[in-house]
Amino acid sequence: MDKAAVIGGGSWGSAIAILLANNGYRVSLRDISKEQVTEINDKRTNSNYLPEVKIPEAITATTDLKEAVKKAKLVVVVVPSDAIRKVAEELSGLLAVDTVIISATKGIEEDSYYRMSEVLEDELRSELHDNIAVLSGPSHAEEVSKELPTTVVAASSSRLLAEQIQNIFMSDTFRVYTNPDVVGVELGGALKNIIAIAAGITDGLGYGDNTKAALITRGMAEIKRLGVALGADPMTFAGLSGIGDLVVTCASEHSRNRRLGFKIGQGKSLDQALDEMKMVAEGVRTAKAAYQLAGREGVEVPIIKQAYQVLFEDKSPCKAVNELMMRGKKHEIEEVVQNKDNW
Ligand SMILES: NC(=O)c1ccc[n+]([C@@H]2O[C@H](COP(=O)([O-])OP(=O)(O)OC[C@H]3O[C@@H](n4cnc5c(N)ncnc54)[C@H](O)[C@@H]3O)[C@@H](O)[C@H]2O)c1
Ligand SMILES: O=P(O)(O)OC[C@H](O)CO
Repeated sequence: MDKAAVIGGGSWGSAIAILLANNGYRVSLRDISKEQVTEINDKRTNSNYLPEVKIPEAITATTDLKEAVKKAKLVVVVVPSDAIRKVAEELSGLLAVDTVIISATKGIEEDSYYRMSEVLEDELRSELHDNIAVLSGPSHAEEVSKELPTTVVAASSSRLLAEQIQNIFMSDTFRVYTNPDVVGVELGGALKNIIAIAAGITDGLGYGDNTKAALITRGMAEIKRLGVALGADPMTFAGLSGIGDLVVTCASEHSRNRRLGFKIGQGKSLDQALDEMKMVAEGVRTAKAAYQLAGREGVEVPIIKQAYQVLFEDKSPCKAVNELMMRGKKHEIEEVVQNKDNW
């Protein structure tokens, strides 16, 4: 039985560990919380992050990173984005050269604006760089852990590596596609969290389904514009890690980003809303990075800008929506207009 290590034993880390255990791996699940590790090993539950789910016997939790990755063929990094650099730094000397390394974290690093796989590359020694890949897509842990049908994408510039990851994770309830566009897959997964916060805000304000459809559609236009400026293939955003993940995160009762936005729409401050969250809402950090990145690239991102101002500049959510509605008149899709003669 091959060994896999999962670094980060929160909701998504635990769900990934369950997927791997169900696919025949012996899994070492590493978390920094001693209480969580003890609960998983003694009670086979992770009540704060994945209640109602039984953790299989093939999973052993540990706080010891070295122990977790020892002899592991596969290491999945699934910690919050602000912890990934430290984890990668600690991992660098511990991994064998043929270890497959997967980032399942969704975010953009503050200040460097690195994608998560770029942070891994930056910290892991160079002979490991070709082994780094990304797993992303519409995949709420609560549903994956209950084996509800889910589809995701394995992204790597190496087709062989992407297909290896496809083989590792595929099951009759977890379908994995491959995609060579690592930039697009990672940016789709990170940027949709900002739009999901905005969708939560409009839900909190009591606005309706039309408003949400507008946010999803125009939010995707922004994700695509910024993504393409950063080197993504625009077609990727029509896929699972693009529109797929955007729709699920804006609509799902499970989404932490949407939930955080809802609290803000109901009048809470960002600090109050964050205090009430047990789990990470990556869209907060990503909103800052994406707003600054868009400024650097000269890309227009009106929804991301309003989300940033509501989160960090104390702007009222109602005023933000009003400013979006009252922007100058636009064509819907510039490329369509350009393709029409004499229009
Ligand atoms: N929850 C989901 O459904 C889901 C699905 C897809 C992707 N993601 C992404 O996965 C990432 C992790 O999210 P999550 O939902 O599991 O978060 P979470 O808030 O549920 O759990 C985070 C876990 O990471 C642990 N942790 C923090 N620093 C650590 C470190 N240095 N080493 C080991 N563990 C550490 C915490 O103790 C906690 O158990 C995020 O980027 C998120 O966007 C989440
Ligand atoms: O619960 P959220 O908002 O962090 O979203 C989780 C996943 O990214 C959904 O695919």
